[in-house]
Amino acid sequence: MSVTRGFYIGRFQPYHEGHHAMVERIARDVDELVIGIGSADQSHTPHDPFTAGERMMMITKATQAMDLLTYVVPIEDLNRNAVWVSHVQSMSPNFDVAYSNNPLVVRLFEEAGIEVKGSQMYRRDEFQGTEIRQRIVDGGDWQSLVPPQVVDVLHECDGVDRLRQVADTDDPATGDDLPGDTEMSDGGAEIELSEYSGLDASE
Ligand SMILES: Nc1ncnc2c1ncn2[C@@H]1O[C@H](COP(=O)(O)OP(=O)(O)OP(=O)(O)O)[C@@H](O)[C@H]1O
Ligand SMILES: NC(=O)c1ccc[n+]([C@@H]2O[C@H](COP(=O)(O)O)[C@@H](O)[C@H]2O)c1
Repeated sequence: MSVTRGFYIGRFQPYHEGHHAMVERIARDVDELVIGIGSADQSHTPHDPFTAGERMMMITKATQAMDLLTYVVPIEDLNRNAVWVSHVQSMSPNFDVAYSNNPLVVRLFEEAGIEVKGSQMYRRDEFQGTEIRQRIVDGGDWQSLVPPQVVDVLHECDGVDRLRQVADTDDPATGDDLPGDTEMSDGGAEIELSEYSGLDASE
């Protein structure tokens, strides 16, 4: 019996209910799903506060109860978009179809001859990493926007304190911005190809 295997990549900073709704939607189409943790080499910044290992825990625990075999694979960034799909393929179990709503990712997969499917955006005003990280920094309600297992992982890794600290990187001596104290640039509300460099826009 042949198995249909999908591939879904994101930064998952953190894994939230919008991602989870997309995984639930994908689960209707495929027998197995590879979830690629993009920018796996990034952590401890306002844009990418959590390590690849912490994000693996969020996703593994949040998807555990689903009737879907999932493989979580960290994918480091590569400063060469033209060979990025080959890099992904070298790190992932083989897959038949990729899932993304990121226009650059869609384009790179399609140029490599791989079928790509998108999904609707679920409650994008709230189910958005940028919004959730801001609420964590501000002390707002972020817990209702992520699966409960993600709340547990953030507690375990002291993620709230870490994000608040790295988001507050003004040099206390001079008041000057320190390296890494950059605005999050994508805002996430609309997806435009020009908004995605493929790498952290703050770099
Ligand atoms: N609410 C949502 N509904 C459906 N898909 C989503 C939603 N939020 C993100 N996605 C998609 O999931 C993939 C991974 O997204 P990503 O990890 O960058 O989350 P994000 O919420 O867009 O984060 P950030 O605001 O930090 O950029 C992308 O294809 C993205 O478009
Ligand atoms: N050249 C590259 O390294 C390259 C290209 C396209 C996407 N990516 C990564 O894929 C992931 C895409 O996820 P998002 O849809 O969450 O942005 C990101 O981590 C992004 O950095 C990397």
